[in-house]
Amino acid sequence: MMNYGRDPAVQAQDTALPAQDAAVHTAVHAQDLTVVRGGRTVLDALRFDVPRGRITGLLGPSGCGKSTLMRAIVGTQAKVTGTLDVLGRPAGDPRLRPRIGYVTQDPSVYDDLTVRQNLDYFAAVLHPGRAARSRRRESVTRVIEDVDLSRHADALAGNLSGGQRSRLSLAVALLDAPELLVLDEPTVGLDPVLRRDLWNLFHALAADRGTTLLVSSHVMDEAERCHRLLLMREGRILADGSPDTLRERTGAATAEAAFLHLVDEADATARPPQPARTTTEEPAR
Ligand SMILES: Nc1ncnc2c1ncn2[C@@H]1O[C@H](COP(=O)(O)OP(=O)(O)OP(=O)(O)O)[C@@H](O)[C@H]1O
Repeated sequence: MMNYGRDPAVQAQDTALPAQDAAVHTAVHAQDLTVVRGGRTVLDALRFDVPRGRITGLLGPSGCGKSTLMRAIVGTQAKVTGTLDVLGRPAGDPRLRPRIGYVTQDPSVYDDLTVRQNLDYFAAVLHPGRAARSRRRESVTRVIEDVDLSRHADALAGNLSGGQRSRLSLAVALLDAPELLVLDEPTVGLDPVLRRDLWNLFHALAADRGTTLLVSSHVMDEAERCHRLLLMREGRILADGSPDTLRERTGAATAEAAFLHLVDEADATARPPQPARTTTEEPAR
């Protein structure tokens, strides 16, 4: 169990804000955001906002561009055009580095170090020197508790289960108590209990520490756990709103059904109009 016991099924509230408050309350602002990879446009003129202190789910099928969008936000993606502001600065600004935590799909930890040694190492990279020693110790202890790895603190990372390794990776990202946490498919391969515990932790980070979370998933039932959703398909944003709003708009019972409804709607709009059937006259014999 994680340390946080909050119910993850907190139903989302729509977070629409007056325009004048938008800059203060917006963690990520994108306009005409386009990314080209290998000569292909994989993100096509996206426009969206991610509200601060909330959990925004980035959902869509495999290959729709979720990871590319996350890489653009954390500043590691090449060939990005358009506007992309993160925490009030252009994406990729070096001053954003300590303010953003990013966990990729592949846990990046050292197998031959223990959980604590991994965290000590990353903490030393972030805050080197003797003067920061007690600060490092405090943050390492805090994140080990956050991700519920206290009992495994002295285990080698190479001997952890898949779920424990992803939690260690998450702990590394939490070291600097980031304002924005970008998590690429953090629950893939986890059993239902661990998934629930992780979502509890996400909600606690948003509610208690005001952290903004952007969490990608292609599992639609996770949509219900987010305050706000960006539904993506083929490099575009199909819909943007709370799960309630999307369900109401489509008349669907679940976020998954709402997504499928929106896909059908988009396909119908994109389809070229069928030419009117004309009856050709029988040729004169
Ligand atoms: N180096 C590359 N060159 C060309 N196209 C690429 C490259 N890397 C990714 N793509 C394409 O970009 C698109 C978006 O990929 P991305 O990894 O962002 O999708 P995703 O939604 O995160 O997928 P998944 O859920 O499977 O991780 C895909 O169609 C992919 O084939």
